[in-house]
Amino acid sequence: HSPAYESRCESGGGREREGKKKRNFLDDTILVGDSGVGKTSLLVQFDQGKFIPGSFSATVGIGFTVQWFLFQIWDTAGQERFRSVTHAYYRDAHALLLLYDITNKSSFDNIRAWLTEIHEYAQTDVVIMLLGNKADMSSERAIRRDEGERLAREYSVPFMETSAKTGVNVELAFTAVAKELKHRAIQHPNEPKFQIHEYIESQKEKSGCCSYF
Ligand SMILES: Nc1nc2c(ncn2[C@@H]2O[C@H](COP(=O)(O)OP(=O)(O)OP(=O)(O)O)[C@@H](O)[C@H]2O)c(=O)[nH]1
Repeated sequence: HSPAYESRCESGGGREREGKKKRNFLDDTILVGDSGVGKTSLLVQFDQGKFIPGSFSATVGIGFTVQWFLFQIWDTAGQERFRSVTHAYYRDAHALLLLYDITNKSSFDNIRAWLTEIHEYAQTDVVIMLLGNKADMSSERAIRRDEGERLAREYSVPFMETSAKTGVNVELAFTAVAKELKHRAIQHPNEPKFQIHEYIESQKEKSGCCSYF
């Protein structure tokens, strides 16, 4: 996570954790992916609308958390040594945002391992979204957009590229997941099913995302 968030992560994260049991009406969404892909930065951009550049300091265990409407969004550590801590959070998660860094091939190659882990520890109906972050760094791109799309299709999960720096598609990622969870919870039998893929495609065009890619 970014250094400016250190105090909030350590004290705020703890407080929220204690309160978790009491507020189990909230839908839990967690951010997962290799260390350094930008999970903390994405959540900071979503919550504060800003990007804090600078030296990178890794999240320890569970990072900070944001409450948004009826959603509780948790940042997690990407480092292997905290995996047992983060696994405990998978079980309660209603949605998982799985990130890789478009400039880092190994973070993309590790997505399959992350998905295996998710399927092992998370609930079977968990909403998963794949995000290729750092889309602003096009000159250092190591993973083409269509490679991300292909992997997402293979696992039948929605996909988009995001930038925690410019904010592109950040709000869309969270709102698409929120809409999917809301429709699942209150869907009436005769109502057409919410189509997350179609929603993302229609909104992506509006956000002008594609000029970055
Ligand atoms: N250019 C650019 N840099 C980014 C972006 N997102 C994150 N970064 C940078 O990448 C580094 C790592 O970002 P973090 O948000 O701390 O990564 P993390 O996934 O939370 O890492 P862990 O806490 O170890 O799991 C930081 O230096 C960020 O400033 C982005 O979208 N664009």
